[in-house]
Amino acid sequence: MLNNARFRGEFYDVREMRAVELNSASLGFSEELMMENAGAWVAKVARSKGESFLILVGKGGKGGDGLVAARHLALMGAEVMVLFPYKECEIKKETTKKNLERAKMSGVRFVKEFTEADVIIDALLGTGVKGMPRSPAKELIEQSNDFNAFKIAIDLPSGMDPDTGECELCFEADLIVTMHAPKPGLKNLMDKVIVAEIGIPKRADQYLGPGDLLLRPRGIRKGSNGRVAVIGGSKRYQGAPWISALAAFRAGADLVYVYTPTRMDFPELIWRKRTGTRVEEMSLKEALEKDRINVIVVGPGLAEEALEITKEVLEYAKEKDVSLVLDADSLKVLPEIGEKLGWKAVLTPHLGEASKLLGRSLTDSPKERMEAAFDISDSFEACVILKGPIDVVACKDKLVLNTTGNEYMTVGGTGDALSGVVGALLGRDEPWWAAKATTYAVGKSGEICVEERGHASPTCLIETVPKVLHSVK
Ligand SMILES: NC(=O)C1=CN([C@@H]2O[C@H](COP(=O)(O)OP(=O)(O)OC[C@H]3O[C@@H](n4cnc5c(N)ncnc54)[C@H](O)[C@@H]3O)[C@@H](O)[C@H]2O)[C@H](O)CC1
Ligand SMILES: [K+]
Repeated sequence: MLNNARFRGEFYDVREMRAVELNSASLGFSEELMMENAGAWVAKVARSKGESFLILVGKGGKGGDGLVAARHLALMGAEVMVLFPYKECEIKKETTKKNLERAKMSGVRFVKEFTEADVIIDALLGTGVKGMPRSPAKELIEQSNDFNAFKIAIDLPSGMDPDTGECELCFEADLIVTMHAPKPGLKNLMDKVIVAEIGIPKRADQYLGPGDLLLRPRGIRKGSNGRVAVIGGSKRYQGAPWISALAAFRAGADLVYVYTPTRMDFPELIWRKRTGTRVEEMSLKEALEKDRINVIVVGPGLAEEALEITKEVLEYAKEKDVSLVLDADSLKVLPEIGEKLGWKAVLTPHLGEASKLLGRSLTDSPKERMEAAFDISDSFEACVILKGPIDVVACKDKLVLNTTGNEYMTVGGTGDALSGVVGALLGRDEPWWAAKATTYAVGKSGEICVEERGHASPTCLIETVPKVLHSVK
C-alpha cells in the first residue's frame, strides 16, 4: 500500500488542490512561480501540434496559465493569437494581470473574435468554475467544439465540474494538461491527460500545513455545527471527558453533552449523569437519541467500563447517522469488538494503542508508523490520527504527516483535548478534513502555547486551537 500510494490520493478535488497550493505558498513557493511553470509546460506540449495557436483566455488563474503559454509559444517562434473576451479590470488575480502585461510585450497578437488556427488552447474556466459556462465563455466553447483544430485544455476542460466530472457543455479536448495532480472529474479521460509538475514541493503534499485548515464554512442554524456527546470518565479518571468536551465546545461544536459519573462545573457544557450504560433514567441509546447527538466522542477516562459502553455506542452508530471519535480506553477494546466503522469514525491512537489495535509491536520508525496507520485505517474502516513526534493521518488511500507540536505536549490531557477537537470538526466536515485540521491545529497551538507561556497544558491548547482554526479562510 505504502509504495504506490500518492500522499493525498490519486485525484485531488478542488479543496485538496487549494490546500496544497496554500501549503506551498507557506513554504515560500509563490503562485507566480507555479503559474509560470504551468504555462511553460503547456507551451512545450503544444508546440509540436501546429504552427498557429488560438488561446482563449479567462479572467482567473487558468487564464494566467494561458497567457504564460502564449508568451512561451511566441518565444518558440509560433504564431500566437490571444482572445481575451473580458475587460482587464475584471481580472482579480495579480499574477494573471501581470501575465497579461507580459504577454503584450512578447509578440502575441490580441484578437477580438474567434480566429482560425491549427491549435486551440482552452484557458477559460479551471478549478474556480461555478456552474454551467456563462457568456462569453459559453459561446467560445461552442465555437471551439464546432471548429476543426487540435484542442488542448489547461487543467481540465472548461465547463466541467472538477469534482464530479459533470459536463453539460464542455470544451472537447484532444489533450488535457492538468496541474500537479489529476482532478476527480478527469477519471474517465485519463488517456488524454498529462500531469504537469508546476513546482509544488513534495513537502506540500506530504505534510499538513495551513491549507489543511480549509474546513467547510460553518452552518448557520443552531445544531448544524455538531451536537457532540463525550462519553467517558470513571471514578479514577474524572477530568479527561471534561477536557475533551470543553475542547469540542471551544473548537466550535454547537452543543456539547458530557455523559460521565462526576460533575465538574463548566456552564458551557451539559452534564448527564452516567452510571455504567445508564444515562440519568435512560439507556445510553435513548439518551443519545433524546439529545439528538450527531457526533460521539467515546473513550477518555472510561477505564473498566470501556468494553460495554463502546459496544453499545458502535451498535447505535450502525443504525444512526452519527460520526465517531474513538480514543483512549475505547481503542483498547476495539479489537475485541472487531467492528468495522464504515468510514464515519476517527481513531486517535498513540503508538502503544496503535500496537494494541494491530496486535503487533511497533517501533518509532517513520515507515513503520505510516504502514501502521494505513493498516489500522484498512482494518477498521476509519480515519486514523497516529499521534507522535511526527503524527500520521491516514484515511483509506490517503496519508499525510504532521510536524507541528513539540515535546511539551506529552503532558496529561493533550490527547483528550485532541479528541474533543476532532469531535467538533466532525460536526461540520468529513473525517479526512476533521482529522487533518485537528492534527495540524492542535500541534500548532502547542507551539504557540510554549512560545507565549512556556507550557502546552490542555487548558492553553483549548484556548488557542480556535484561533489557529480561524487563521485560514
Ligand atoms: N493548481 C495550482 O497550483 C495552480 C493553478 N493555477 C490555475 O488556476 C486555476 C484556478 O484559478 P481560479 O482563479 O481559482 O479559477 P479559474 O481560472 O477557473 O477562473 C474562474 C473565473 O471564471 C469565472 N467563472 C466561474 N464560473 C463561471 C462560469 N460558470 N461561467 C463563466 N465564468 C465563470 C469566475 O468569476 C473566475 O473569474 C486552475 O484551474 C489552474 O489552471 C495557477 O496556474 C496557479 C497554480
Ligand atoms: K506532533
